[in-house]
Amino acid sequence: MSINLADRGVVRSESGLYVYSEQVDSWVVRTQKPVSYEIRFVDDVLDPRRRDLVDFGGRTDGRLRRFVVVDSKVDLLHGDRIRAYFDQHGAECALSVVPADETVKDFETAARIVREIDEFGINRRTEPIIVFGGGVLMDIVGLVGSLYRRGTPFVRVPTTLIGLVDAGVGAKTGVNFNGHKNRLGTYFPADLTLLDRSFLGTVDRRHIGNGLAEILKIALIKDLRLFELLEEHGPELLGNKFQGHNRAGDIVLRRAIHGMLEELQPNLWEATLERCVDYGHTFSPTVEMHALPALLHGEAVCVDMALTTVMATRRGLMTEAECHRVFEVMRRLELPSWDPHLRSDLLVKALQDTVRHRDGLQRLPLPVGIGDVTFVNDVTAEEIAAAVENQRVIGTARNV
Ligand SMILES: NC(=O)c1ccc[n+]([C@@H]2O[C@H](COP(=O)([O-])OP(=O)(O)OC[C@H]3O[C@@H](n4cnc5c(N)ncnc54)[C@H](O)[C@@H]3O)[C@@H](O)[C@H]2O)c1
Ligand SMILES: O=C(CO)[C@@H](O)[C@H](O)[C@H](O)[C@H](O)COP(=O)(O)O
Ligand SMILES: [Zn+2]
Repeated sequence: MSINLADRGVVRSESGLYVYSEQVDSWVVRTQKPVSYEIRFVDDVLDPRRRDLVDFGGRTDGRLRRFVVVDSKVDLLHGDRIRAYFDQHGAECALSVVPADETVKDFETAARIVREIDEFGINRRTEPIIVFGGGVLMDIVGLVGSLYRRGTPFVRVPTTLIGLVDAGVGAKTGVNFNGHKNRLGTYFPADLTLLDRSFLGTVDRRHIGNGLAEILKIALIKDLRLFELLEEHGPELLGNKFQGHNRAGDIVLRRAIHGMLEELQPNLWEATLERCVDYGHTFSPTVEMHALPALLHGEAVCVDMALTTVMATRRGLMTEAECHRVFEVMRRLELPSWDPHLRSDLLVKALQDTVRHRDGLQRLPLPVGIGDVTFVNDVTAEEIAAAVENQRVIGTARNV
């Protein structure tokens, strides 16, 4: 039976806590934290006339100090301009150059960055960490930011397509651990993300395709128009890498980011585990780690989307014609729709791990037609085996 403290004359103060009373032996703390972060398109963020990168944060005794983490490939290609930019703005910089790909997305890499931050020393509120890199490095540095002194602001400059449309716009950070994808991570958005598509000019064709897979994800579950744009302009975007005067590229980027943020904003901490942006991420985390380094992240997502497209078709949620349209776009984006790692025993294990990740239910997003989604909880090992066999036949024929 609960005791009504008010009946005993115990009252709450303005803050909501009970005023001191010897009759109170339990305290409930309730508070709220407003969260806002900005994602801003900029043309040529390293143009010395631009101040976006140095205006965020503050100065210490008049000195502008920044710890900057740079992907080693980005350093080779753009490092001189990055150094020149901070020099021209009179910033005292420590540049940490980190080789970053999925195989080193781990806690050791995060710890190495922390050691270097300690050596340089940063003020915890006014000297944000800046990261230039793809999804891997942004996820690692985000984790570092969230852990360093329990939270140090950071600024992201994504340099890959996945970075621009996905890893750079959300709140998730993480590293792989114990053989599992993103097993350790936090929700900690960068205060500012600067989207400069000129970095994509040096990304190789396969990694552009990799990013197009995450754009295709958004198209399939919520944006038919985006799908049509990929049908029409996909191969051209693979070739021109979103460079130059590029109306189709511009619209594709904007729709992909907008669609992602529409889903993330109301559910930033993933209170709801039925997330349509998890489409393509049910079987792929296990497949990606199992295949490492053969499949890139977006490629693993793509074979997961191909499998679930077949499942949706077998359930009558999509027509055969729609299914073939999806496989055709994957082919035109030079993405795999089948991979030999897709063995049904591995897929069943993958689903079991995802069920834990989704707190006991499959909550599997399946496409409905093209551009809509539903969630199911009744997928069986038999259904997976039958669907993957269909996928192998369609996918092998199309991959050649
Ligand atoms: N946090 C999130 O919400 C979220 C969302 C999607 C993906 N991710 C994560 O992102 C990762 C994949 O990201 P990615 O595809 O960007 O991989 P990545 O960071 O490994 O980058 C891909 C490759 O491109 C190189 N590179 C980076 N920028 C370049 C440039 N401008 N020119 C030439 N080469 C360049 C990198 O060195 C790397 O070899 C995965 O680990 C995935 O889990 C996170
Ligand atoms: O949630 C986002 C971005 O914040 C998705 O777009 C992104 O693809 C995520 O990486 C997947 O949903 C996978 O999430 P998780 O398994 O790491 O929790
Ligand atoms: Zn992803």
